[in-house]
Amino acid sequence: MSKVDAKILVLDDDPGVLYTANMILKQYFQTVITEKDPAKLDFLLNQHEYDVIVLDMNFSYGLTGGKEGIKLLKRVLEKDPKAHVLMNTAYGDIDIAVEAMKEGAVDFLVKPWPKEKLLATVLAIYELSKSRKEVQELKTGQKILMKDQQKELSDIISVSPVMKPIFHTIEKVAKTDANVLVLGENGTGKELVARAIHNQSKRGNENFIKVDLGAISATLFESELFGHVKGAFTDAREDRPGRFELASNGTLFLDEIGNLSLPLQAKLLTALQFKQISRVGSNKVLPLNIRLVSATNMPLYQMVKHNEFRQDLLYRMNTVEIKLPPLRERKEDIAPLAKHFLTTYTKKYQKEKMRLNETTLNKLLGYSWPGNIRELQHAIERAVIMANSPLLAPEDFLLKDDSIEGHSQPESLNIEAMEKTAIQNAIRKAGGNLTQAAIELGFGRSTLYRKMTKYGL
Ligand SMILES: Nc1ncnc2c1ncn2[C@@H]1O[C@H](COP(=O)(O)OP(=O)(O)OP(=O)(O)O)[C@@H](O)[C@H]1O
Repeated sequence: MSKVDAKILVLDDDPGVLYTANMILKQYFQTVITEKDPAKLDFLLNQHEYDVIVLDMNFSYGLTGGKEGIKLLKRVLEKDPKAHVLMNTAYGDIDIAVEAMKEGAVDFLVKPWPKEKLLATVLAIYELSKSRKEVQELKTGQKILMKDQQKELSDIISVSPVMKPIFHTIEKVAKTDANVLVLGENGTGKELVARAIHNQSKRGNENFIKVDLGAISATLFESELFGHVKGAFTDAREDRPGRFELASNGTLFLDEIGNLSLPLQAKLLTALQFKQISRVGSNKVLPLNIRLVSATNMPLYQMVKHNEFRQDLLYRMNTVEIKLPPLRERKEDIAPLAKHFLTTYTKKYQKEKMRLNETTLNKLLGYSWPGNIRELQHAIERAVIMANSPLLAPEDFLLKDDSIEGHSQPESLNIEAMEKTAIQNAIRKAGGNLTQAAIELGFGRSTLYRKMTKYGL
């Protein structure tokens, strides 16, 4: 039988105990170190990291009460807070053994122990220490991975002068804990800005948790945001933290805040006002320590006027406001962004280096990009996949027929075709703002959504 690759330390002033423990454990573990002098503890701890430490409660002859054991246990945990210590105690020491557990020992054994009992206990502790190490490694790996992703995402590319004040604001606000509201059309980089604020803040090493409020149903809202305890409702099979808790000490990014219904706005406001939450089904109050960044493409101020959005909630969120201009108002950014996405996607699809010829760049500059940077990103990705030559031609870009130069829509007397054209024009005129477009068309917002789905817009 091959031995387990683990190091076990046994510290006991009874040579008989050391001899027996060594005999039993060395059959299963690769390294077993025994020591009878507690003064050597520091030296031994400096030499190796042990998977399990078996520690006697009483060292000096005649001394009972376990004071020495507790002192040594504290010393071990001071040097290595993750150490797994098994206390070795005499029958009368049970109370003090329990105290040792409270101090951080993993388990205790009562002397004299049968051989199987020692082995089984040390093996169980070894397995526990192994799995805890694995979890720790996974967590560290995940953190590094998240950090890498965040780093990549926080690369905001822009040369446009209209973006300069925005960069200054990001830099200034990142140093504070102020709540930030990011406004802008779809695809203008609101999430990117939120991540940049997080990464540049002192919370940068903690979690950045995004909640897409447009995608959360009213029934799931509380449990998603505040968490729940086991049995709180039929599907709650275990305790689960909510996004607020996960964002603790970090940043909570509430995307599509304008899509939140009034009753849910009230629930969110309460949590933000009192800076505390309780998991669904629990009375325990958990304090909140989060930086809040919210974003929307909806006209929040107009919605406040129409009683569609709570003014008090808006004031909680907009301590600092950042308004991102659409891509058509920062055309200088089109070329560097296109270059950036070309590099990303030629790498991703393992294509040779590609570039745009002048006519192609002019085509991109002349287009209004209603979907903003995300649309440009997708257009470049598609072109990289489909192009036959590394010099991208205008035909490689299939842009929607709505360039600023304005290809006029073909006239049609078909009612549905006319309605579709009217909706497209209204959305364009409102700069992608659907509430405004709905007002312009004389529809309710939900009617507009329904018609957009019908016409595949
Ligand atoms: N300045 C920029 N530099 C590089 N990439 C950018 C920039 N702005 C946006 N992007 C990229 O464009 C895409 C859309 O950006 P993002 O998701 O941040 O926009 P958004 O405004 O949050 O969109 P939505 O309103 O649809 O949620 C992302 O892939 C993002 O990385």
